[in-house]
Amino acid sequence: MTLQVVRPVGAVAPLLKASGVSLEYGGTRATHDVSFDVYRGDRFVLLGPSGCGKSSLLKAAAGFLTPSAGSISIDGAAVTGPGPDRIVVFQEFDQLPPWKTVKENVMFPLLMTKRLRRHEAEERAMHWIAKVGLGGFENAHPHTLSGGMKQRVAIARALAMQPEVLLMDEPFAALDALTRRNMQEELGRLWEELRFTLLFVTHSIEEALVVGNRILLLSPHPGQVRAELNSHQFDLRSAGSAEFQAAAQRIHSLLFDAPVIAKPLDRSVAL
Ligand SMILES: Nc1ncnc2c1ncn2[C@@H]1O[C@H](COP(=O)(O)OP(=O)(O)OP(=O)(O)O)[C@@H](O)[C@H]1O
Repeated sequence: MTLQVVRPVGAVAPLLKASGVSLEYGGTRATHDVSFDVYRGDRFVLLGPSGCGKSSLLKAAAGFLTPSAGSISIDGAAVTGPGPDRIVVFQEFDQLPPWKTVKENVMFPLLMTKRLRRHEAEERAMHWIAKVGLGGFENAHPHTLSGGMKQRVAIARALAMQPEVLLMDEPFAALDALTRRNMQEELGRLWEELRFTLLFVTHSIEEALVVGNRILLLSPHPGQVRAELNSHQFDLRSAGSAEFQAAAQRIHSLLFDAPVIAKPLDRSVAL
């Protein structure tokens, strides 16, 4: 079996491009010289151990954090701050204002950015609430929902904005195993239908294989690129297979045993 980088056919330029990105907090370096390209329709996963700077890279792509070196661009334009073209779904359940109903939560960014008038925002919110399987819960408040339902609301709120890139920072990590699996399946189903571009952070090798079509492996702190691979052949149905287990094992070795690969062009690996 080989897992190699395969560029989407006909993709001429990446939608999101990170070039030599180093990120620092005070004197602490979180990532060093990280480069990657995300193409339209990719489900691109940043995978690495705790503290390797995955969330920091996602925050930089969102425009919340400015690189100390290197740059990030969307559609050729430098990212200089947050924008409605990049919406983040976080892990925390408290990302939804508790005083707003499900519908109000989904409508909020649409109204804030003045994208739609109230009745249009309401219509769009109802559409996305139904899409994530929460029809009937539009008037519920977040505290009455399960963790999985809250994450569905956050996904509906993000997709309703029709972002260029959906950014997800360990969105299912705080869920129980069964719900996490359901949410991975749900995300896959939504992607099959909508083909949005996803940048997804996880430290779970299995989740990376199930969710992503391409995976960037990052070394421990400070995060540097270890390798990049293509994983489009895996999904939840293949999760128990020998091939899947072998790929997971190989990724584990690459993450924890392999030396850091310095040259970006050398980093695609066969598993
Ligand atoms: N606000 C902050 N202030 C100072 N240091 C920070 C801050 N956020 C992150 N760091 C540091 O930057 C490094 C990378 O953190 P980051 O959260 O990006 O890693 P991560 O790979 O997402 O980890 P995890 O999987 O545990 O969330 C860590 O050493 C962390 O302590």
